[in-house]
Amino acid sequence: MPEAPFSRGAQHPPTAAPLATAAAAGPSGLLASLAPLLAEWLPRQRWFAGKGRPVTGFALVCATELLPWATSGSTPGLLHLLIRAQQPEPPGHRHGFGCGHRRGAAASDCYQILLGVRPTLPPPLAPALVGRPSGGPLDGQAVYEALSDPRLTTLLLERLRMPGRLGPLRFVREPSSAIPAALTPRLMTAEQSNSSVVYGDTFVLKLFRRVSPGTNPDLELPLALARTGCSRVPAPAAWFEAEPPAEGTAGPRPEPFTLGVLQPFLTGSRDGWQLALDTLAARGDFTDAARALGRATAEVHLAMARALPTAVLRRPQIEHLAATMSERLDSAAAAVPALQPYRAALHGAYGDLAALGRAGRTWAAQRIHGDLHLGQALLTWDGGGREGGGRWSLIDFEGEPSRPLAERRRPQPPVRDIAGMLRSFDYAAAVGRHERPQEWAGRTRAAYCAGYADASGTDPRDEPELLRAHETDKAVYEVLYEARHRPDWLPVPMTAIRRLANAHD
Ligand SMILES: Nc1ncnc2c1ncn2[C@@H]1O[C@H](COP(=O)(O)OP(=O)(O)O)[C@@H](O)[C@H]1O
Ligand SMILES: O=P(O)(O)O[C@H]1O[C@H](CO)[C@@H](O[C@H]2O[C@H](CO)[C@@H](O)[C@H](O)[C@H]2O)[C@H](O)[C@H]1O
Repeated sequence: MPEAPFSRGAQHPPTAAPLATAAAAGPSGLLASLAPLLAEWLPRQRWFAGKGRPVTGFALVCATELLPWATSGSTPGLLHLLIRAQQPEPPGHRHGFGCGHRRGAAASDCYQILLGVRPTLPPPLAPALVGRPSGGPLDGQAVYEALSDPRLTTLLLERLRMPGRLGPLRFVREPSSAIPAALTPRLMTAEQSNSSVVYGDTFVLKLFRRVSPGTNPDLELPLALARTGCSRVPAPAAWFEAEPPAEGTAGPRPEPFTLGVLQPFLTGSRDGWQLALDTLAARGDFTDAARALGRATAEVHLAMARALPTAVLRRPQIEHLAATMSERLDSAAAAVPALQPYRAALHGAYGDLAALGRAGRTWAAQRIHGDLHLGQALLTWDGGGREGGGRWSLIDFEGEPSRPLAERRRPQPPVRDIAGMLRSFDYAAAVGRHERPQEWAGRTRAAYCAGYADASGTDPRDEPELLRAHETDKAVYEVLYEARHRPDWLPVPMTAIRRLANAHD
């Protein structure tokens, strides 16, 4: 790939040395010096998607100096990087559960990395050290995870408060949003697919880690929902994106990459997963909360159908949907042999769906959340009785992170989200060790579906084939997800796989 531009950002503060060395070394010198450190550091990050496969090389997409670094003193520098990590393709990678590259091709995911640069690292930042490059423009400097440094995360907020361009980066602010200065930042420590910084318990900035060209649905959907007046989703206040140069000489310029979104922080909220586990531990009732969550889901679906394009799935699309689910099952079974004994029965669920399409059945499709589960629902206590003392909001509209962006942005049947949430009740009953997990999950799913019907007039249980095919597809996805990320949890979706397979015998 051609040399990526090394964009110079902010003006040098008086204490900063001019970047003569950086400019002279150029971006390839920078990458060469960082590559050995990143090869060691990147695979250890929670958000690194290519775990278990060697990193065979890096390519720099773009580098932007957000704050110049000094060769002495304590002023940190801030370097923004988009870097492709080259890896062999994962096994069982074919349709939709991977990163979208052709079979047999080397996979290369693009990651957003923010590096702090200081001559010496103060002790509180020691755990954030990435390493000290030898050679290149950062020779001998301490290079570290910038999001751990409040001085640098404060600078990011300042950038978002003042819209404008900086090299390939573009900072945008929603005109109606008021973002105060000097909010104290803290990096969230929750297990995440991305990274988030909370500012003064007022805003949260989510920085996408694995990025691709095109607007991320986690910006697109909340923005569209906010503009229709839907208050179930925190409205983006500001965001930033990159417009990197075209890769190769003749290629078209890629669409901008969405890099981060700032949205209001729902102070004091609790996520549905924790709430369900606490309720299970206390042997309490979750059905009122589930019914309210069903209503909230339906409201968000109705608003998305109003705000964004919809479609009708007819025979060809339904057959294609069933075929895609079948291919995903085969691909997952190739990677996780425990699925093999259930393949034939599970394929039956997809066959039933295709048969309905052939018989002339149609379904509405629209933009959906795409990865709805209890962890994506936040309950904020409002003291009132409207939803049993709390109000549900939905977050994280990225969709299933492993699916290609184009696929995640396509209209789909809303039952996909409902199936995701139903699978989550099953997870909660298992992880919360209810003595009769199926009974608890059954009660909770009935309440959720009833709540959905209250608000939308459509009860998902009235379309059993459609629902079962989507629950099966989700459980198959979860088997692969757990095998890759949390092998100890594999029995949870495998129990559902056995049940779904038996239901079809
Ligand atoms: N607007 C918000 N208000 C309060 N907490 C939030 C908000 N957005 C996210 N969170 C918290 O951050 C966690 C991670 O956010 P999420 O968008 O799911 O990130 P990821 O895609 O990295 O998993 C959530 O589980 C939730 O606890
Ligand atoms: O939250 P993410 O967007 O990162 O979603 C991924 O991770 C989820 C786990 O954190 C995973 O969800 C699965 O486990 C949940 C319990 O931890 C459970 O409630 C969900 O039903 C189950 O799917 C999700 O699938 C994955 O995409």
